[in-house]
Amino acid sequence: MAGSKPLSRFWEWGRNIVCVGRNYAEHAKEMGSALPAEPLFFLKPSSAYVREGSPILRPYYCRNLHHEVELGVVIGRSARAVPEARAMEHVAGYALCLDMTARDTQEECKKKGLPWTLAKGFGSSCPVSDFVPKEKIPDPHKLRIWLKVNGKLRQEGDTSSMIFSIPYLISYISHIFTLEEGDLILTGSPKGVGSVEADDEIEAGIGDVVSMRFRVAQQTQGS
Ligand SMILES: O=C([O-])CC(=O)C(=O)O
Ligand SMILES: [Mg+2]
Repeated sequence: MAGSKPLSRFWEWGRNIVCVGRNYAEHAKEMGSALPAEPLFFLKPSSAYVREGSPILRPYYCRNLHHEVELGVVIGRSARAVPEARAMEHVAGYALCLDMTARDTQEECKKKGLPWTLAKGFGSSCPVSDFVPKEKIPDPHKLRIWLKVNGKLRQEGDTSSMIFSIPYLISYISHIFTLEEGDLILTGSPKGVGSVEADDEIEAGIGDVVSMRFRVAQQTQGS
């Protein structure tokens, strides 16, 4: 417990949001990216979380806001240099997440060799579902994650297609920095990413285990 907050409200803890990129071959392909030999990862600030009831804001500098539906892994116990075989002991549960991406900004960052923070780390770039305890998901590599925009299916992926498995990712990251209780790992997006506009409605879920719904709104400069 961080203070009086239960882990089931991990988004209130202010801990790390670690995102893995290019973890599904078909998404790497649609982005024109090579398959990674080692996990590619980046961070979002903990103030990027947004919960149902509040809108996803398209940043004022973005003309092409993309959805990426991803399985989130919630860390339940501090992990430092853990072997892959013991990595799942550090998982408390799961959540469905969106890695909202200012795709035009990301393209500019890629061209200039700059970090992706502006493209991936803006306020409301991490919509998150309710917490799903580990016991409810016997095998996290056998899940269908899906996303609809205005009722139309845009993304559907099976977590069995991840290039790097959840224990591999936890072990790999834990050798670089300590993963703490309340941290969240976004495990990468399957194919089908695409644009959303102000007033669009995004609905996404993990099979029929959990789902969530968000409206998109335009951020005005200065707000
Ligand atoms: O922006 C990207 O395509 C990288 C990424 O986050 C993902 O693959 O989920
Ligand atoms: Mg992503």
